[in-house]
Amino acid sequence: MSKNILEVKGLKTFYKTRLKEKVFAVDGVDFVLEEGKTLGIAGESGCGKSTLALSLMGFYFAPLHYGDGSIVVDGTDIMKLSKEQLRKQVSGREIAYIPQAAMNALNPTMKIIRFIEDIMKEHRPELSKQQVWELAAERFQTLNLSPNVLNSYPNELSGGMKQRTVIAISTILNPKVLIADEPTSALDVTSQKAVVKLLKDLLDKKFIKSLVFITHELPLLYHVTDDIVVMYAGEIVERGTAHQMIFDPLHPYTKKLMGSIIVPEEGMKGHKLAAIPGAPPNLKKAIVGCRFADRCSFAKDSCRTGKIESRTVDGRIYRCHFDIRTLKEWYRHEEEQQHTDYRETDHESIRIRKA
Ligand SMILES: Nc1ncnc2c1ncn2[C@@H]1O[C@H](COP(=O)(O)OP(=O)(O)OP(=O)(O)O)[C@@H](O)[C@H]1O
Repeated sequence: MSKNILEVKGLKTFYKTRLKEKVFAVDGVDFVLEEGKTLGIAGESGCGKSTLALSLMGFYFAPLHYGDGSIVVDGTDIMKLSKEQLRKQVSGREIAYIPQAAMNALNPTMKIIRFIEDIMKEHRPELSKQQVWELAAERFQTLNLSPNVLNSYPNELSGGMKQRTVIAISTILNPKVLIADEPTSALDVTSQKAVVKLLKDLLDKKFIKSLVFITHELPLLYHVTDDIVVMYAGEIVERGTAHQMIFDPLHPYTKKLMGSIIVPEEGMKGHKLAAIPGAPPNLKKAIVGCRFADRCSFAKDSCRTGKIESRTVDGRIYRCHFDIRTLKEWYRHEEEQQHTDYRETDHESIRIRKA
């Protein structure tokens, strides 16, 4: 049995705004990531994905604050470490984080090798400049990146190359977990594929042990991750294998999310697109009951009281009041209804055209 490389339990983190209001962006998140596995985190904008990624690093700087819970990386609860221990022993070594738009944050006046030298100065001070160069050149070569890149300034690289370079730099210490926040957004399709290939190479070559890939593009995760969790309003509402989540979502939010995006996979090409009506709840207030209730076509009064706990059925986890049979019955009924509506619309348009 593989061991858990990352265990997150009851994690709560919040922002404190200048008006002293709290925004509960991550509100009781639990998940486990096994060694050698990849986990995707998906959800609409503002559901807490980036905050979760940042929170997993254990570093909290205003306006982000730690509330509660544990983050255990390969057996060590990093929330019990001091800031100094975190910086020296965990960051980059145990767990590495590539924030959104990281490639645009590279200091344009520094050659790529300088970024690697800075990391090595902190973590491998015994290495000479020449040794750092050799180590970096070998790593770049292994990852199909030209070592010439090391001598370049960030602005001399294309967007895709810059992103792959950032990933190569961030994983130079072979972290156990890599958290990549939207690593392919703002890239063209060819560069996206190259980034995905690089991430897979890092896993295959065991430079990283596990990957957390965050994106609002749920279908992209189908090709990258073993499992997917979907977040909504600071909570995880569903977890399953990538295949289950794309082709057989259980939670009404995942179902609606899938129905609102273009899925290029075989068998999903004909599905009709529909935006999710309404907006996510205000995260500044305590929310009672199901957070998705106000946007859910199946919500009942019972969904708006108490706390909705997660259910685990056959390894799948979803946070909903209703059992799988009931949900699937509703989905079947809703799909039939939609087909009828479309057929009627078609007949109507034919009638109008004929007239
Ligand atoms: N610095 C901040 N101060 C206060 N609230 C914030 C801050 N940053 C984010 N938030 C709020 O925290 C919540 C979660 O935001 P977060 O950026 O984590 O979502 P996300 O799912 O990553 O969205 P996106 O896909 O757009 O990056 C949102 O309600 C957001 O408005």
